[in-house]
Amino acid sequence: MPPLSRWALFLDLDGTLLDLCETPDAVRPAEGLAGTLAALQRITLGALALVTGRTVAFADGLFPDHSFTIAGLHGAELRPAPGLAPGLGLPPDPAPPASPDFRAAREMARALAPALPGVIFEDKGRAFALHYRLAPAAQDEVARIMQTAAQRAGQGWRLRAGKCVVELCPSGQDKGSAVRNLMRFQPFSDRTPVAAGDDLTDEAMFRAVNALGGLSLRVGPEEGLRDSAALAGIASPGAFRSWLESLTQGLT
Ligand SMILES: O=P(O)(O)OC[C@H]1O[C@H](O[C@H]2O[C@H](CO)[C@@H](O)[C@H](O)[C@H]2O)[C@H](O)[C@@H](O)[C@@H]1O
Repeated sequence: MPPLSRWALFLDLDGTLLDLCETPDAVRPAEGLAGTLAALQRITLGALALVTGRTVAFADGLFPDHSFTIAGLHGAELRPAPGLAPGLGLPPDPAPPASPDFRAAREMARALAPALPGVIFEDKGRAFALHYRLAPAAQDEVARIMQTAAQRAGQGWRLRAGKCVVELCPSGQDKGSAVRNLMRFQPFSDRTPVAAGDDLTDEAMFRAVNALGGLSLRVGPEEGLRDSAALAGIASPGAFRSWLESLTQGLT
């Protein structure tokens, strides 16, 4: 691997930089994480992006004193950090506005969630999710509701399954296309991409980075690597944060 200063970093949030929590709104960055990310952003001359299923607005709100490049909604949104080219990496096929059919599907899921104790509805504007972490027995019913919602929403949207969650999201992009879009532009281009993630939706990012000759890291128990495109593993978000911090030692 080249030195850290020549890396382009693509980092997932939930389950990778952030410890998983029982509810979507409970996540908080661990102490020191914002500083570590800011140091990595400086060392790589801005070639660091958060690549997440969250909205850009939510991810931004986690780090109020910083401004990172953020690919949100699984690649459907892109907000370059200040000082980078305004059009950098913008998705060629941006997320559609919430159509009347999409809004009807969203309201149907919102209305049905309270009948399933423990199931949480998450509204992300041009995406929504049903979470069953607190109600594992509701998994099949959640899948059924979301399949009905996807049919109702029609073209332009697709289901994505994640950890105890099913989401309906814009269909045009994924985390792999987000990486490829960013890698076409400075300061990302001509660097070695390094991606880290923990979930099914991160697999597209792993495949994209592998194809570009980079390093893909799966955060989580070692057995998960068997079914993953990731080239290497790190046991937990805490271990991953410590590793990132160790990379910056003596370089800032
Ligand atoms: O791409 P990511 O940054 O990993 O985001 C993926 C989804 O993460 C969130 O859900 C997950 O984290 C929650 C908080 O720890 C957890 O309660 C849930 O079970 C996980 O699936 C988020 O709520 C979703 O919007 C993201 O798409």
